[in-house]
Amino acid sequence: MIGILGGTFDPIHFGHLRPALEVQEHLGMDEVRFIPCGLPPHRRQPAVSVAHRAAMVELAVQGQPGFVMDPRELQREGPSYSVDTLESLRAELGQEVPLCLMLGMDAFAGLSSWHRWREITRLAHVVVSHRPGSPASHDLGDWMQDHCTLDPQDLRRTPAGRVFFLPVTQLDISATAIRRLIARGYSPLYLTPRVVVDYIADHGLYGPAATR
Ligand SMILES: Nc1ncnc2c1ncn2[C@@H]1O[C@H](COP(=O)(O)OP(=O)(O)OP(=O)(O)O)[C@@H](O)[C@H]1O
Ligand SMILES: O=C(O)c1ccc[n+]([C@@H]2O[C@H](COP(=O)([O-])O)[C@@H](O)[C@H]2O)c1
Repeated sequence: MIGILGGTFDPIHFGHLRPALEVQEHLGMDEVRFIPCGLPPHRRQPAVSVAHRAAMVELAVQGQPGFVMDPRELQREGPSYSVDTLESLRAELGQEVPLCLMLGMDAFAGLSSWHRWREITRLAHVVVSHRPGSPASHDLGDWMQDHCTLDPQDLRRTPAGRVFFLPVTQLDISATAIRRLIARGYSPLYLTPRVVVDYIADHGLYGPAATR
């Protein structure tokens, strides 16, 4: 079973990494692929280039068994739609392996507005984690009734199509807050790994003089 965590990662932080580890361990995933979004479809442009964001993800996951930075959205033209990413993963990995798209509750709440969203749920399961401050509701109504499962084993029985909610440690960390801290001259240490803090400072990202 493979987990997929797409994100703008501007920058990656412990609010991405810790829930990803908890989901991986709880569900027994062989791999978690962190996929930096090339051109985000539903938000303003990132503050730094996809090359920098991918480099920070690569550093953050280095040495963690099963954690991989997947660069497939880096070169793609146009908006980075998740349905295209999942189709390309299916082409690479085959039809049988269970794929789990990992989403925070804030991202899940907007799923019905995503490009070809119903196809997304035919290509992968969706594993949802709560996130501090994110909405507790969604507008998926009857569709959720039909697809939601409480049994994690269901995610192994089929390659795609189920929705599973998993409680994780609640870390009130966002990339927005990190960017603001740095812009005001404060250190983002302990919100993100030290290798990421150093990369930001070495490359002068998010502010004139990032503090380590
Ligand atoms: N603190 C967190 N706890 C749980 N999930 C999170 C957390 N931060 C981000 N996520 C999830 O990780 C994915 C990618 O998030 P993203 O890269 O946009 O980070 P972000 O901190 O929300 O960034 P920004 O503040 O720039 O919007 C989304 O599914 C999001 O819900
Ligand atoms: O495919 C879509 O229409 C779509 C719309 C909104 C978000 N996404 C994906 O959801 C992931 C998290 O997005 P974000 O904005 O929270 O970083 C990231 O991989 C985005 O590409 C995808």
